[in-house]
Amino acid sequence: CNNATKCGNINYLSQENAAALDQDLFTEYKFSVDQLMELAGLSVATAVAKVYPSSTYKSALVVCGPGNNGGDGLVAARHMTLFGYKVAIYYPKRTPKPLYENLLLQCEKFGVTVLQSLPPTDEVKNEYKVLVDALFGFSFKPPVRETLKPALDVLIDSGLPVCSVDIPSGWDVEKGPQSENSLQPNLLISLSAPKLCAKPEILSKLNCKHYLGGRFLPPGIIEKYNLTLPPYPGQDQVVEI
Ligand SMILES: NC(=O)C1=CN([C@@H]2O[C@H](COP(=O)(O)OP(=O)(O)OC[C@H]3O[C@@H](n4cnc5c(N)ncnc54)[C@H](O)[C@@H]3O)[C@@H](O)[C@H]2O)[C@@H](O)CC1
Ligand SMILES: [K+]
Repeated sequence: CNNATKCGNINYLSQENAAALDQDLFTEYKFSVDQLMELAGLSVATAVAKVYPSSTYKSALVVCGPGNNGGDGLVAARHMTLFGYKVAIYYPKRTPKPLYENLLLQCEKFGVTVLQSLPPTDEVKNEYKVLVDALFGFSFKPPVRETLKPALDVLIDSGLPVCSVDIPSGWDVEKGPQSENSLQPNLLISLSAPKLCAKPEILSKLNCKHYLGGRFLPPGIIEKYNLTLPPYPGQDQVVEI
């Protein structure tokens, strides 16, 4: 059997290996963060547009966190404007680094609305058709700190479709949702390789669609981490798992 998707033999990264793989890309392969973030964010926007097309889901809110997951969200927001969405971002905890400052400026220049405060959940529900969860990725350690809890709560409570970037925010990266009140995304876009919380037995209970994106892994990394991943069709940036 040589089709990883059909044969169900995709393998899943631990939190430790996800971080180690990330480090290898920067130190051994000399990628810059911006390079990979651009591809990651583009694949997020692509998967969102496939599942929730802008013709129907016209306005989107992207909730961005303080780390690289939030950076992926800023890139995705920019690409989503090019895909026809009216996009707003909520980015409550900003890390003062040129990487994020430049991505935010680019968002503004592409017409993304930057919300200064979080609207009440009812207003979010009326204003937007789809949410992108770029709050926390594979470096998240529970429990969520108080300052970012409102941002997570709107993703949990709005009732709108939620597309999670790499990890559904608030989940244990390996064990998945830890309570009944955890976020229940409708779409997960795993980046580079899925982590343990994205196993089918966890996602199928939530009826969550699953795409893989971040098509940038060198063959040496696939070999080192013994990864079996589904083949991307043609030149596509994402593949449904
Ligand atoms: N290797 C890869 O495949 C790539 C990964 N990228 C993205 O990078 C992400 C990982 O980024 P980072 O390592 O910067 O980390 P994250 O973005 O996962 O989160 C780290 C931030 O969240 C905060 N945080 C952690 N736990 C918290 C808690 N309990 N309450 C409140 N705040 C908390 C930390 O203080 C830190 O600011 C991935 O999930 C992915 O989205 C992409 O940008 C590029 C390539
Ligand atoms: K996320």
